Amino acid sequence: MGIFNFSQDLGIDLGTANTLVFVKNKGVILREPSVVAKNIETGTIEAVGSSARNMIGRTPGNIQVIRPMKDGVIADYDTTAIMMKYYLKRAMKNRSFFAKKPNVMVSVPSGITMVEERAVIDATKQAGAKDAFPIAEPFAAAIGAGLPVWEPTGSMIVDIGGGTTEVAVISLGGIVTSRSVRTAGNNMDEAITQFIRKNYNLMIGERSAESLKMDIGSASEADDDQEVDIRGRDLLTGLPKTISISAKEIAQALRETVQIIVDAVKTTLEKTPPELAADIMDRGIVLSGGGALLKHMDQVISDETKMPVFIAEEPLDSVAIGTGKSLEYIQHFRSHPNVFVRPTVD
Ligand SMILES: Nc1ncnc2c1ncn2[C@@H]1O[C@H](COP(=O)(O)OP(=O)(O)OP(=O)(O)O)[C@@H](O)[C@H]1O
Repeated sequence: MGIFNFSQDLGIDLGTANTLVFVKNKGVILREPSVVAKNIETGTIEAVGSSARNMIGRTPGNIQVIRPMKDGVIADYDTTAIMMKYYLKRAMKNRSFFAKKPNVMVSVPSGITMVEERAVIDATKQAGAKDAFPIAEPFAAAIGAGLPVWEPTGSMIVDIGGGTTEVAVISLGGIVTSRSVRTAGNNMDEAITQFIRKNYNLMIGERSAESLKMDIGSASEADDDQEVDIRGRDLLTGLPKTISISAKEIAQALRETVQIIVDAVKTTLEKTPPELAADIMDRGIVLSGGGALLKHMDQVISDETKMPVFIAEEPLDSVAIGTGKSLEYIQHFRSHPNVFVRPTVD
């Protein structure tokens, strides 16, 4: 390959909560929230990524903070393209003047429609890619988690992100059976917000709900009863107020969302051919995505399925690492588009 042919291909995990970029031979070089702040009067972009995220709930009337991805798919096409362009530019800032435009492997939920998939491909090209290759998120997560996806053995991955939970059984380079539910981390935050509003008449912000989940949240109620203070607006007086809330209450608030995720795992197992189910029994179920970090999530899934459950080494990076590693197989993806079987979507 001569210098004029040089191109540095990229892998992107375009997530509801976070966008990650993997550069070939370098690894994950960018991790930013999928958030853009826009001035609605002038139309200018005020901030992208973590600086935009810090503005959530704190903006004056002329600034709008946008999450352009919802439930794993593009909700606001133009803003997604702007955000991707900004990240691609940052990822490629040191590349050679002669470098060609990169090919980009970009993750999409397995339950995506053709129209939604087309939007991701177009937005990736608009952001500066030569060509864009969609890869099913659970497939990328499994590769990123180091599962033997190309072997004749069953591997089960459960990727719990911000907008979607993807469950898939993979063997011989293909998804054998899968389920994609639009219930994940964001729903947990909403459940916490609603629980506190209903029981304490207190309105808390989106980021406070997420912090509560990360700090004391648990998938199981049988836990030590830690308490923390939380600030919000009293719905009766309209004034700021601080209350104390226990880990047990947060676990109660999360119960229903956790159950939907567990049920998605169980339904997928029920549809798994016996040989592959036996492989999964031997090797265990692997969890990835930020939701895998919810306390006791692994234990609850293990108790309910009677299977061993492990958390991927870098759960938040698994999909991005997988998109990056799969750049090696770009020819395979090109010539075997059927490597992804479209699953049932809820
Ligand atoms: N320690 C933690 N405990 C519980 N949840 C966590 C933790 N860390 C991160 N999360 C949650 O993980 C989610 C983000 O995960 P991730 O970055 O894998 O999602 P995504 O890829 O952006 O979303 P999707 O795959 O749905 O498009 C957020 O809801 C976040 O609150």
